[in-house]
Amino acid sequence: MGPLDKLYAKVQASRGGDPTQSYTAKLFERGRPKIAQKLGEEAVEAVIELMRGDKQALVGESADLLYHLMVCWAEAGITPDEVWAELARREGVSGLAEKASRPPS
Ligand SMILES: N=c1c2ncn([C@@H]3O[C@H](COP(=O)(O)OP(=O)(O)OP(=O)(O)O)[C@@H](O)[C@H]3O)c2ncn1[C@@H]1O[C@H](COP(=O)(O)O)[C@@H](O)[C@H]1O
Repeated sequence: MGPLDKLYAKVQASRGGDPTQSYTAKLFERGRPKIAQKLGEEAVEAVIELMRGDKQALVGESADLLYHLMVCWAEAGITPDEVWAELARREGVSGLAEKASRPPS
């Protein structure tokens, strides 16, 4: 299991928990508009750190962004495996395009 699969499993485990104890449970309780807002905010914060050139701050904002993306997937009923499958499909498609552009040997 990769780090994002692990984080997703923790997010799912916290869902429905006590909102006074768990930020994740609180986020789900506040609902889809709040989850969408947080994902957008974290993306913008990552963009700001990229433009500022602060690598360490970008690492932190990237972790926040990935966490909120896992919450977004859970809210939408998407599993990480569905996204990994889409990435693998694209890799296959671009691999085929690369082969097609090579001269015949
Ligand atoms: N990876 C994270 C994680 N990354 C960021 N955050 C929270 O995301 C929030 C982002 O900070 P902000 O200042 O933008 O948000 P805020 O002001 O607290 O919240 P709002 O008022 O904007 O809603 C902080 O409260 C962070 O604690 C996270 N909260 C939880 N996790 C993981 O989620 C799992 C479940 O944890 P619980 O949420 O404690 O159940 C655990 O594995 C945690 O490590």
